[in-house]
Amino acid sequence: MFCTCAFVFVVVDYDSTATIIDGKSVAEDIRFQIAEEVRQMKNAVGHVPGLAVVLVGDRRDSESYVRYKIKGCEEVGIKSLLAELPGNCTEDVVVDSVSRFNEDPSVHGILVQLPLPQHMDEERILSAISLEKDVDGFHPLNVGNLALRSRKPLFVPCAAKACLELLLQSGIELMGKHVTVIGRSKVVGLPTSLLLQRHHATVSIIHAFTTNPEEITRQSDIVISAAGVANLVRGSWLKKGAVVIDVGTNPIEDPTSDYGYRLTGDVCFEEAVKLASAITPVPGGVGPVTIAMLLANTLDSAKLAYGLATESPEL
Ligand SMILES: NC(=O)C1=CN([C@@H]2O[C@H](COP(=O)(O)OP(=O)(O)OC[C@H]3O[C@@H](n4cnc5c(N)ncnc54)[C@H](OP(=O)(O)O)[C@@H]3O)[C@@H](O)[C@H]2O)C=CC1
Ligand SMILES: Nc1nc(=O)c2c([nH]1)NC[C@@H]1CN(c3ccc(C(=O)N[C@@H](CCC(=O)O)C(=O)O)cc3)C=[N+]21
Repeated sequence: MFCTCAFVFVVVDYDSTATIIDGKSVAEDIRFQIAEEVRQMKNAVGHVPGLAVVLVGDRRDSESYVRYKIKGCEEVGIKSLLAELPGNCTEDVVVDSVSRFNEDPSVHGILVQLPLPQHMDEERILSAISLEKDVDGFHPLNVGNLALRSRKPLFVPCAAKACLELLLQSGIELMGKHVTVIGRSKVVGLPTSLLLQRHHATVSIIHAFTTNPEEITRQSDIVISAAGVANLVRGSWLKKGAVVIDVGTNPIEDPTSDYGYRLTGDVCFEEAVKLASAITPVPGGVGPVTIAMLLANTLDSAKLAYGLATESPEL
């Protein structure tokens, strides 16, 4: 008898056994499920969810993120509306645009793309979004309810949900684990740290004033970086076997790329992959799942509006 087993030696670039967490495929699965639920909603109530995006100014990065969001909507059958306003318009014009979407019953989610031009009061504009349509989860009441254990927010910010989804889908235990979040913004760092605590992780937060951040990350089972600083997290910052979630999406000059720049994360991937047990790449990690979570929040909002759900989903 001959054994037909073949020994295949695969040459890999990295001296690593790290699992590369595939955000694109996680996002695709989520979109598939959302598309099915949107079809069911259409059959049940004759309506689909609607997402309105307010884009002020002409930053190229913001324009491309907004394009991804609209494309995501198209893929799952969510209606999208876009208000494009010039960067030199007044704050009142932006608030008026938000108010019109607040009153439009076909709109279930409103997103004001950040950053806004410098002369605008971000808090005033974001507070104008009605709580029931705050699919970004930036409204103070949604943030406060996320922070309080006895309460539940209507919406959790999409990037924070994406980080949790990637960890949970990768089978990574959170209870009692030491997780370090780098960054404390309302978009990523703060909501991620709050959501992790709801999953009973022990959370350290690093920000721009933290001294010796690498001493904290080296003790961490999981490191989530959302600083917006390319290659901030070096291999020497990580303990062997750590899980690394890289939220950073930083454009760096690259004359060989079509656009003259390419995207890189906060984590020095080539170094981290040698130590990590699992790691997200940039691009193709957290980003696509963040967009999928925006679609999920919009669907959840529409379900509440049409009486197909009575409360927001469990966190
Ligand atoms: N992939 C995705 O889905 C998403 C990616 N992003 C990306 O994530 C990154 C962060 O975004 P966002 O939170 O909006 O950015 P912000 O600039 O609002 O916040 C950055 C945070 O990082 C901290 N920070 C900055 N520099 C350092 C440093 N050297 N060491 C430690 N902490 C530091 C800041 O500290 P302090 O508070 O002290 O100033 C701040 O809390 C960006 O690259 C952004 O493009 C954002 C959203 C979604
Ligand atoms: N109101 C508001 N809500 C936000 O959630 C918000 C915002 N403003 N302003 C900017 C940041 C940034 N952000 C990203 C979302 C997806 C990708 C994403 O899909 N990234 C792809 C990159 C694809 C590419 O360009 O090649 C990836 O990482 O694979 C990136 C960044 C949301 N943000």
